[in-house]
Amino acid sequence: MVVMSRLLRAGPSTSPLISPRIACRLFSSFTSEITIHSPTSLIPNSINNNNSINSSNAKPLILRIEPHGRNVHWVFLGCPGVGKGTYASRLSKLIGVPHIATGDLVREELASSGPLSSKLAEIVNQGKLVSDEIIVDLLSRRLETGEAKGEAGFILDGFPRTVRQAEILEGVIDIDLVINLKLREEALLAKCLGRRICSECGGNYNVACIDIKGDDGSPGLYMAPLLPPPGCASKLITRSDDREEVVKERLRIYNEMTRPVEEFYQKRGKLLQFDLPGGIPESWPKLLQALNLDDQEDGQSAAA
Ligand SMILES: Nc1ncnc2c1ncn2[C@@H]1O[C@H](COP(=O)(O)OP(=O)(O)O)[C@@H](O)[C@H]1O
Repeated sequence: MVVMSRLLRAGPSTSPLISPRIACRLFSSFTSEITIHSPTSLIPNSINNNNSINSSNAKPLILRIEPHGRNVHWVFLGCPGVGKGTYASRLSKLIGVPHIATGDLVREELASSGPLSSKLAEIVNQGKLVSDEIIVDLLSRRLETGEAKGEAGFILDGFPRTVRQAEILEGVIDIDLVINLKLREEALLAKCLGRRICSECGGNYNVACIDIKGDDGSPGLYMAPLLPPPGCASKLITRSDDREEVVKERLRIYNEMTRPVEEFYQKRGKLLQFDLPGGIPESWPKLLQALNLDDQEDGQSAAA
């Protein structure tokens, strides 16, 4: 999918970035076995007046997921620290489609000490966004590698993050559903600062205990820490961009650059608004319910 970067260079955003004909030709091998749903067939009953779906009052989505999740082209949106990686990764295992996180692609590139490495380190450690060109190139290469391995479908996490990225994506593939995870602002900073990663297995944990008391009719919020198993406990590291001033800048940039992406998908009737009611044990079953999915192992794994 050298395609995306080639198309990205093709012209300013005032002209169509990608002609449907080119997109169709260039993506033909990638999409040949994929059933693409129109958004209306996917979400027939639950779109509200704002053209988005609210998980609290939505009827379950009618999803027609085919074997191995072939037709799934989903996107996770949400502020830093909200849990996009956690829920995208769980859904990807459940449905059997790859979870592709552009933040992970950036971190892999950083660790590779390739030509982009020092430039990326500077951007990421200031909490800024990498350019659309670089991120589209990283994503294109990841999709190409997956395609060569026979992957079909995906759950994207962290892309698109600008309207331009959304336009590029929309021009080449029909996204079925965009899940916008939402959490109270007070919890986001604490969740980022509490995040820990096992340097050996890559497992994600969180040592923060969020306990916001409800007042004046607003509900409280409790999120238990997600502690590592004993084998990982001595190998935990913190992401270099999970420092307070950097997290605040990431939140500011999310509001400025990525909030408009929510509107972009809302206008197209693809946005599922999902308010996280608490930690994984409370939120995972509710998310599955909103997506009309079933997790047979849910009872044992909700806290994992
Ligand atoms: N789609 C994107 N566009 C631009 N920069 C990105 C994108 N995805 C990831 N990045 C870069 O990688 C960093 C880490 O991304 P991610 O792990 O998704 O963080 P977050 O916890 O802020 O959601 C971002 O702060 C940004 O610098």
